[in-house]
Amino acid sequence: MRDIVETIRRDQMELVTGSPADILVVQGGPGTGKSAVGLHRVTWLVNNEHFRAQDILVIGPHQRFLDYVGQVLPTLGTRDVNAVQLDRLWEGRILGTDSPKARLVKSDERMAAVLRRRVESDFRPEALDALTVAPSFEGDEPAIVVTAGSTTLRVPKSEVLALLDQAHAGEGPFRERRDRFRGLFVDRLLQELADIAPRRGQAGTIRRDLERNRRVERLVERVWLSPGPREALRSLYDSPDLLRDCADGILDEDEQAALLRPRAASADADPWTLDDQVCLEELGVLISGDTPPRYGHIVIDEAQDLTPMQARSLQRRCAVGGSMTVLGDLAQATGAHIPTDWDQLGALLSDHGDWSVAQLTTSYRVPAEIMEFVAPLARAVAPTLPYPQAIREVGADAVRTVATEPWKLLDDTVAHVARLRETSDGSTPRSVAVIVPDDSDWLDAISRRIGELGELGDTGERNHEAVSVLAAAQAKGMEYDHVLVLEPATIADRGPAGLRQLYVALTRSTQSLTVLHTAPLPEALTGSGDAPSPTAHDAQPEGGGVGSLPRIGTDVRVEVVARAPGGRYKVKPLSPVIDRPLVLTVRHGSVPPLRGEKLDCWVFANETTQTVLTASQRGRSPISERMAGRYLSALEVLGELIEADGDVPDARSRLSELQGMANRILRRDQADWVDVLHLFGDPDRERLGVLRGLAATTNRALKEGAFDAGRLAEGLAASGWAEPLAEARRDLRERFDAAAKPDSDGADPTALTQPDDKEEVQMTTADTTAAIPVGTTKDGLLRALETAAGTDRACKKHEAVRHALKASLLWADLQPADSPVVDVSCATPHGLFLYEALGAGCSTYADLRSGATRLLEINHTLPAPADRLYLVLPEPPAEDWSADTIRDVFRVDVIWRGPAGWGGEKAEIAFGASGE
Ligand SMILES: Nc1ncnc2c1ncn2[C@@H]1O[C@H](COP(=O)(O)OP(=O)(O)OP(=O)(O)O)[C@@H](O)[C@H]1O
Repeated sequence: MRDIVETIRRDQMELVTGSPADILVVQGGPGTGKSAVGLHRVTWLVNNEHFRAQDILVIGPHQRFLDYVGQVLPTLGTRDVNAVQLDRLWEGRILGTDSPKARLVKSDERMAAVLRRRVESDFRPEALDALTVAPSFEGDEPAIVVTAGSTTLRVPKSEVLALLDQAHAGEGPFRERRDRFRGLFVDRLLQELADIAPRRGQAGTIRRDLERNRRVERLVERVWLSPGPREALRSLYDSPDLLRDCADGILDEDEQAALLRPRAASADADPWTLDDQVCLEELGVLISGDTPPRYGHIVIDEAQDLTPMQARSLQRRCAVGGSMTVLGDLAQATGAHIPTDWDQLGALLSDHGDWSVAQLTTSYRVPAEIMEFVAPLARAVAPTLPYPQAIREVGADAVRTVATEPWKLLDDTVAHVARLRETSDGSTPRSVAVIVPDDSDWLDAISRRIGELGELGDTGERNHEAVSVLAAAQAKGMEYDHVLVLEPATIADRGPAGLRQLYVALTRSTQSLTVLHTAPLPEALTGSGDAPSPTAHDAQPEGGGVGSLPRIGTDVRVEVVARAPGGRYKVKPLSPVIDRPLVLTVRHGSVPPLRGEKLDCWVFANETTQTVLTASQRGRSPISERMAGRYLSALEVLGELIEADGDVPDARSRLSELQGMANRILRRDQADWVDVLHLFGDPDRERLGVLRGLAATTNRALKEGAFDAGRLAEGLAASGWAEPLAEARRDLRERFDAAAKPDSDGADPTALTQPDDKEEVQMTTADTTAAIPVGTTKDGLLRALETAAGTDRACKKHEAVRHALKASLLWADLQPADSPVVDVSCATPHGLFLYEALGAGCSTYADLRSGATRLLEINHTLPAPADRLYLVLPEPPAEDWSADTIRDVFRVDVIWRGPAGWGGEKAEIAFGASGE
């Protein structure tokens, strides 16, 4: 962020220097200077001695934002201001995450009322009955009896009840009122004692004795329980009856069910979530009056994401007579509660006192060209908010949308990053950010590749220029010169706030925006169709085709009618008739269809207002036998974990595979995604998100040693996935059991039905002949591969490297083998390895890619797939990056023969080393 003192505009200046007396909400679109105003206001408040720096608290969304504050405030001359990330504001470790439904309930303002009732439920005057003694004479009352030394003191029950009521109705936290009751009761006992034994001892000593008297203690403990905040919340969550009592008339049954959670062995082991921590603070206030530190002025950035319970808690941190500057943009709200105005948060932050809203409407960050590109999306997410006017134009090149293929995404990203870094003039550093969908594997893969790009030094002097790779959820509040957004459709699909998350991601740059996508751009961005409701976006038919939505994967013959926005074509159905608007999406680089042309295509996606078709066959491959083994193993893992209490081999990789199955449907990026969708029973995207979340949470629990079979069983039942997973297993088994019958293709069914035995099958093949894969009935493919191998083997370099490889394997005490199709195969202690040699001059990326494809085909002809696949080159690859790409994309490793021996990452593993 730049210092804006010289260019600050009047509307901003008024906010910086506005009265620090109450709660000021600053609403403004992306880049309108809200954060800048907030930080300048801090400096102004300190310089004009309204507050000391240490009495000001700045709250931001994440650590990157705080780093930013840490840099900017000192440049404005202000130090010692407290700055904290919102979710670190509450004490206690965050050990779990809530389901969206539970989050919504826990963070709702109504939860405060439930918690209040929970605390008050520990006041139990009715327990007095069990502690009273019967009247000792006629006309007497039941009474509470306490013995003090040799004296028996009786206080009538009605009087004790009156004392209880008096203390309970008083002011103060729960425990303070409880202590007050104890004091009142002891006073009453002292009075009784004075009546019957007026000359007894010193009042002070007797009072202390009575306060500690066992009967007095027992009475207080029975009628006025006093658990701490954690126990109060645990008992609320794990007791349906108590929850019903406390939430009756406040939360409906579904909402109550969302809160239920069994307690762990100890309170420390309970999976406390962020929203639990907020509730615990609320309970602490109710029970003991523990209040967090207070500040004279609080600046809250990205305040639109505050939950109502968090807003209550922040109000608590504001000193009497204190004030707040609340910065936010309703259009960028991505929290559990999505506000449509500031009324609720304003009221909660000001404790129903004074608050006002001011607007900023000029975008200083985002160029006009980008604002124009994003405008349809802004209209879709916040139709009533004013859309900011950009202050600058930067030229037609500011926005690029680039369609690509899934397998090229990584390379294209790296190439675009290199291009964007090149735009630097060499003296001014340029910041570049790559924003990827949350929870995607791309974050690591891209960071690694970009890290290597820097290490290789291919941009010389400019290596210091920062390239950030971040998940969409991390993009809030950030600013970069150039931004590359990957797969906007996936970002938009991430839950009800997906479109807003995308809006945030697309508005981070000051210079240029590049959008790289393999799936069609979301219609809310291209402006086609009506503004969708965020939750209905890209709805899919449940149960495979209810209502009027055609089932994904259905064949349709269409006639092209006209071009549509976003590189699509309007088409009309010829057969079958589909009663909703149809658009055809055409992959980048393919021949555009002509008006009137008749095409065979299939249903790719159902968007809110239209159905998207494609003619590309990618995505429609049936699940291969090889993948079926992996899928089956993944489909079984949750059940096995429950049965074996977590002791399941390869559980974590199988859970990742399960997560990957859901991902491939959500991303529509793998050859068999449509078949996997059908295998799962055509769930909608939300249900897929639930499955993915369940697999991820279980994986995390195993990693952290916090696995709990009971909790998983409940989670699986609650997710509604138990039956669809069982059905998918049955379906897959039936398909491949049939395929495995001797006359089908001779495949070994054990590879499918007992995936864990795979290694055993291979390890018994350690003799020379058995290591050579036997033939299959895939004759056509086999013949083609044989011919290709024969041609390759005519090349001397090819043969030299192939024999060098075999020699090295023999030196490593292994037994290589070959066949007319397989260049080299070898049973190693780590499973069966397959090697494909490339010949002279075959070292470009294109050569590697076709070699890797061939190797996958060869692997496909084997009865059981190999454990590792290698391309073996006679020289290093022509491009430094290609070996990594081949590994990332095809899971094929590359090694090469150099003057000093074998090269390639961890080449020793290719010769049987463990790689440890
Ligand atoms: N008056 C101004 N003159 C020049 N630059 C300005 C002015 N006001 C703000 N800026 C710059 O505009 C950019 C965006 O400002 P800032 O990050 O405060 O916006 P924001 O409203 O918080 O955005 P977002 O909601 O997207 O997080 C920053 O680089 C800031 O320095």
